[in-house]
Amino acid sequence: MSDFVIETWELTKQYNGKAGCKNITLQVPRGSVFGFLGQNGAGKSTFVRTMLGLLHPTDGKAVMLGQPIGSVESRKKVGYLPELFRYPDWLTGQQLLEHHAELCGLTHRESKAVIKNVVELVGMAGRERERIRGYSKGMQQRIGIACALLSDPELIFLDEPTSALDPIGRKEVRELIARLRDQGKTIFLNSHLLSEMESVCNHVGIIHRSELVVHGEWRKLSSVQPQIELTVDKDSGSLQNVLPSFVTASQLVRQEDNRDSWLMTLDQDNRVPALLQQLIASGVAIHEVVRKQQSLEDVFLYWVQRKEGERHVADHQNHV
Ligand SMILES: Nc1ncnc2c1ncn2[C@@H]1O[C@H](COP(=O)(O)OP(=O)(O)OP(=O)(O)O)[C@@H](O)[C@H]1O
Repeated sequence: MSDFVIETWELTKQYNGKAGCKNITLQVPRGSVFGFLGQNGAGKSTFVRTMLGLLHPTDGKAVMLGQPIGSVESRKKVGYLPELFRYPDWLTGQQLLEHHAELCGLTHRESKAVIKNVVELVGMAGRERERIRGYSKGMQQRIGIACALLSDPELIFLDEPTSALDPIGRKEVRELIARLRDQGKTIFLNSHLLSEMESVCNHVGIIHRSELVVHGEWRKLSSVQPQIELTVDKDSGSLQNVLPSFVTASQLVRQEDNRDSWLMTLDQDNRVPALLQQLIASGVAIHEVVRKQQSLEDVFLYWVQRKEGERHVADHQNHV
């Protein structure tokens, strides 16, 4: 059994030669919560819909759960909650699930047990006999996820699962995703809500202007730009003159009680001892050193800005 539930090679889906997603080469580890992150229009939904066989790729190759995309076999063990779903609101949650169970090919007998199970899993037990029109958005999202779980999928695609929800609804969905992860399922989440994704994803892929910028464990991606906050005596006025070259950026972020706090960006993670030695030798009085935890937003912005920088250089070279 492969360690990856999704593998793609230069997968491309364009609309009349434009937009969509382009040359996506990506692996999604089994059992991960994978956040596919990008701005509006970056190409996230196009990628997912291509993986699900709803769109035909323009180019490239992809395998999902060991089967080529588009095959019925590859789709059998996959659940999908689209971004803009709308269920008939006169149905009860139970009726909706019964219809979907029928579409999944479950017998009446099988579906009874399965529905009971998924309703409990999404935290809707006791509410499934109520009409959908009376559900909050968070409950609608959870009943939608329940539909996606009916076939006991190994891989679940959720397209912007929390974007329409209030903070309580978002928390409910995050907790549900964690429960699914604990059951060994792989969850592929499309989102542009980075703070939402931060606590729930362990792997991410960043897509920008249709192209994949980077992918991997997001905590590892954050170590490319190590930062520390250094608090020194205000008198250390010449601090910037004594900074070694491996400090790639420094910014004064706070001034209080005769002390200055600087945010320093280092070229490598292991530079802190050398930096401190050099500063002390130069007479800088250091009061505090705090390693700055990068947020997922920091990581996203770093990679997107880097990609934009490369694009500008390429554009410039093409014009000279
Ligand atoms: N059916 C279509 N025909 C033509 N262009 C399309 C079509 N669907 C999407 N696009 C274009 O492809 C690009 C990627 O769209 P896509 O919906 O995949 O992005 P997204 O990252 O999912 O965005 P959002 O976060 O807003 O849902 C956009 O420029 C969009 O306008």
